[in-house]
Amino acid sequence: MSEDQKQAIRAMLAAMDAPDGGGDVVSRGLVSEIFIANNKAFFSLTVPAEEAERFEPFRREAERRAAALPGLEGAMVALTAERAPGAARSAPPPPPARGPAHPHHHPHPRPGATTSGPAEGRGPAGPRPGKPGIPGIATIVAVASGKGGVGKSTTAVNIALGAARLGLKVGLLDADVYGPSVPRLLNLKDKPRTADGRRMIPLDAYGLKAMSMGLLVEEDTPMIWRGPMVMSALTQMLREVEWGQLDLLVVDMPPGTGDAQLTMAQQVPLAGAVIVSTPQDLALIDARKGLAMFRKVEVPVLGIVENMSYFIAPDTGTRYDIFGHGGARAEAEKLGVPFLGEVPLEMAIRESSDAGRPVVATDPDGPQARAYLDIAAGMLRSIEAQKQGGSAGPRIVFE
Ligand SMILES: Nc1ncnc2c1ncn2[C@@H]1O[C@H](COP(=O)(O)OP(=O)(O)OP(=O)(O)O)[C@@H](O)[C@H]1O
Repeated sequence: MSEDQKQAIRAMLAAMDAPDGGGDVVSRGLVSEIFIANNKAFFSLTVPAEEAERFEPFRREAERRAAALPGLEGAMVALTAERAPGAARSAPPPPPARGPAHPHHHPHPRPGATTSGPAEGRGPAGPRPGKPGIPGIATIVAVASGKGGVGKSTTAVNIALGAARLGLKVGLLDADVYGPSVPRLLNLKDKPRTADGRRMIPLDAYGLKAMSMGLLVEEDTPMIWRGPMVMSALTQMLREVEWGQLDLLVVDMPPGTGDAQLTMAQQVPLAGAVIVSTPQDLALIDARKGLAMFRKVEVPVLGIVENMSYFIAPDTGTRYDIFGHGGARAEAEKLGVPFLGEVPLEMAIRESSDAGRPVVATDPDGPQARAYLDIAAGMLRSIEAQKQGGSAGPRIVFE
């Protein structure tokens, strides 16, 4: 059955017009192995990085058409710039709980290794000079991504919940004013009340204090934001919300590295930033832009998370590296920032997250929650290392 479906997907892809005019993507060998599990298809398309944008509509269309094939309910198609090995690993996946993330995993860069700039994560943590902190909030951390759709919000929610499980009082601020997804991810429906007619009371979600612009406007209201409006909305959500005493406020940033993001990173008294990336090179290029942006505003990068790192077939538990897994770890090493861990692409994460039931809250002992807990622990260590005035990442030796 599933062989027939794979054949049908290949035939469907072969009949599609490739946007680069090079013809049939199947016979050009651009399609990875195809996996089908729980009536969903997963595969990637290898395209040169500079073709990524042109191929994006093709990718979406391939997803749509695959999902419409008989017997299939969904599809996940990724673009990758590097040919994925494709073959399944013979060994079962290593348990996601491989202990905490390893900020010190690569303490010794190759002799002579240099980087194009100073290591991220240097300098003291805490608000940068000139940015007043928020009374009651000990540490503010941004979760950012170079581009949209990499799972930044899902990661932000689950690492915030992870930090809460590790004993911290945690808040989550959805600063993604362009596409606020925290209300959906935490199943929040109520409008926040105001305490004294002015200050808003954050909503409680699985023990987190949460606030999002999505709670303040009607759903589906198109929001057209101009820079100054974004800043004033953000300032309000930071300063005019009764956060109370928090050990940690996680800020889900809007995706991308444009001016709005830069201004935000500048305005919020951030102790550091976590960058979420998918393994594909294409996304990593964007992740590098994210690093550069925080570097520019002197916010230390606490680490990189690789999301949708590899795929675990739900039926057999077999691990497949169809998306070119490992790119983010290598990139982190190269850039001298801690690698905080990897999260597999799992339907359990997608479904629970989209249903407002994040895995760390609803299945805290499961393997997916474990991955996020390890990442949260790694992030906290990285913050601590910042407070000690050093980098949790490898030291870069300039020669
Ligand atoms: N590890 C994962 N496994 C499977 N699905 C995932 C995973 N992480 C995120 N997703 C799914 O990918 C989609 C995008 O995730 P999310 O909204 O968190 O991304 P984002 O980067 O914040 O996107 P946006 O740019 O739209 O804000 C969602 O449907 C989410 O459930």
